[in-house]
Amino acid sequence: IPFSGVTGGSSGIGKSIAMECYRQGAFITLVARDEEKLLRAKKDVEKFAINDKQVVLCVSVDVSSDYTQVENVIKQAQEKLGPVDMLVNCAGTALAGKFEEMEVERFKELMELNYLGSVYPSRAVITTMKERRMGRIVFVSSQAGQIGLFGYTAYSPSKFALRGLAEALQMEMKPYNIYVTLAFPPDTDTPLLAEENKSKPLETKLISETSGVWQPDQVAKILVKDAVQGNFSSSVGPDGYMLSALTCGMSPVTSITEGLQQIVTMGLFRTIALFYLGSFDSIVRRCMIQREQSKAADKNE
Ligand SMILES: NC(=O)C1=CN([C@@H]2O[C@H](COP(=O)(O)OP(=O)(O)OC[C@H]3O[C@@H](n4cnc5c(N)ncnc54)[C@H](OP(=O)(O)O)[C@@H]3O)[C@@H](O)[C@H]2O)C=CC1
Ligand SMILES: CCCCCCCCCCCCCCCC(=O)[C@@H](N)CO
Repeated sequence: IPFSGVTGGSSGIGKSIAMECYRQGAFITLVARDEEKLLRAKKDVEKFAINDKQVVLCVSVDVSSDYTQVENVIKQAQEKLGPVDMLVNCAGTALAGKFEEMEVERFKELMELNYLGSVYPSRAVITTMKERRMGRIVFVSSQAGQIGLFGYTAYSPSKFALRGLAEALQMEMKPYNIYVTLAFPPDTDTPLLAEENKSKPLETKLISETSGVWQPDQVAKILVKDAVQGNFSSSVGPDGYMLSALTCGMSPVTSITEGLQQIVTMGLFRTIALFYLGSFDSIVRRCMIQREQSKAADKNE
């Protein structure tokens, strides 16, 4: 992949994706808001250069607020470095909390950043990709974009939305040799996860522990490999693999092997999933009982 644009490229998973692409010889444009963070990330990415022609360009823009602005900065970047071969939509954020405690504005904010913030950059590069009859578009969803989980009433829908977008866009783009990848990372050790953990309900923590915490460079390596190969779905770890096979629905299939694996494993994975669901329900029930007991104890004091 000669030229990659990575939104959210100044931190966490996006930064690791940029490093991985750079390590493979790509030119990079990092897109995010904070300019200082962008410059620091640029220096980190440049350490992975494999030849002296490679460059990292930084673009400061809010991907979710104004389409015209997003279109303009992408146009400028393409004038400098040529057409984008791969766009990775990784800018996003997460919030965990109980439905009734979540401020209503948050639902809109997450939808705007995680969903529209992926629509706008994609819309801005797609015409050129179609003309060139090549390209890759990556959407970074989440395992919480495959299952609705306690604490993620605002976050999960914004990640589920990416699935509808990715499936519809892939069907439109396939004849033009453009491949869409939808990635479903598990909890990943980034500044965002640290921030999120400060206010995460205990239930969400206990349920998420199922698939563990991964390092951003592990997630990035798998994601870039899947995107380069043109795989529709990209998952991490054994739980990620099971979830993706189980929730494949009518999503496009990339290889005969993948299709056969889905057919053969689906019944088994549904069986395993029912046990997981049972254990998640019991986590939720135990946490509720514990909360009520400590509330009652507080009253008695
Ligand atoms: N960490 C995790 O556990 C998981 C994360 N994900 C998803 O991966 C993606 C990246 O997460 P992670 O690396 O952890 O997050 P980080 O907070 O570490 O990085 C987020 C990046 O997005 C940028 N960004 C945020 N808002 C905007 C905006 N409005 N316009 C442009 N850029 C923006 C940030 O820069 P700046 O603030 O300067 O704009 C930063 O570069 C998110 O979509 C997240 O939902 C999915 C599964 C698990
Ligand atoms: C066969 C069935 C297998 C079932 C396995 C179930 C595993 C559930 C774990 C869900 C983890 C959710 C991580 C969300 C990460 C995220 O997006 C936020 N951390 C963002 O910051």
